[in-house]
Amino acid sequence: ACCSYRLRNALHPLWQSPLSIPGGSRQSPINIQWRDSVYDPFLKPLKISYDPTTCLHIWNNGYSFLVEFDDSTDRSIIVGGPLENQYRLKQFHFHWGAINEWGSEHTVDSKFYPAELHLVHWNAVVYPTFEEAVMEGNGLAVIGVFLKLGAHHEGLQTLVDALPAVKHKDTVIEFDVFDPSCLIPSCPDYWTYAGSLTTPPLTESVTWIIKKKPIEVDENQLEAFRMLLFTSDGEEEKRMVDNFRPLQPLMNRTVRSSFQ
Ligand SMILES: COc1ccc(N2C[C@H](O)c3cc(S(N)(=O)=O)sc3S2(=O)=O)cc1
Ligand SMILES: [Zn+2]
Repeated sequence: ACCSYRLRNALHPLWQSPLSIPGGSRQSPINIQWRDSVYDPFLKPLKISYDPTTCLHIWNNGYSFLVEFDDSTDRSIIVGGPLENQYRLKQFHFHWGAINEWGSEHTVDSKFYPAELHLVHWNAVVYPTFEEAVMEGNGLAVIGVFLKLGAHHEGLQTLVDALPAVKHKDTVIEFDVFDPSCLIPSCPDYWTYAGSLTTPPLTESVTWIIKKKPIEVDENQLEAFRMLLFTSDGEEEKRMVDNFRPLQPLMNRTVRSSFQ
């Protein structure tokens, strides 16, 4: 199984990453086998407090669209859960498919969701800069939220309405008030495991916190993601779809759950 992962990584069109990260033992994403996850009664509830005015802009970085935040202070942070320190919100972005059958990076019992939200935070208590935190085992904490096809999502719509302005790679639009907690399910249940970035540099610095409950979005909202482009203005258009990394081997890891 391991070598097929390596082959898949090497062949996957989007992530022209090295065959595998030398010594990579905690790569992401993974399949979360619900029955193999271990309930940990010592896991605390995750506390999320975001200041909507720390929102800065939306930009298309050629992999996804990112909503970036002012992370020069502790105004937007998460604490608790599996984390030993508080972590500062830096950005959030999504991964999605060309069709609704796939698109998420993590899977649950081998089931794909049509999209997955990642809220990226870094450990500013221990590390002076984000760039340093990215290189350390406890440097980042990413909250993963699955998106499933269903009802219209009011909070997401303000984001969707801005996407045409960042259709091309390296375009940016000011986006000055947004509270991303509206995109996080109120159900407190989550899985957590030690993993990595799912895009280059693929560093093994992420404590993953994957929410058990998905949020619902409608077809038009998913289609709006698929109207974005990987390509810059003037280049031959390539639709931004299937921007997810292949599943990685679990190796010697346990996924813990905050719920029984
Ligand atoms: C070394 O310099 C840098 C290192 C990393 C990054 N990032 C951009 C990445 O695309 C990326 C992908 C993440 S995911 N899909 O949640 O695993 S999180 C993340 S990032 O914001 O850390 C920027 C500069
Ligand atoms: Zn991501």
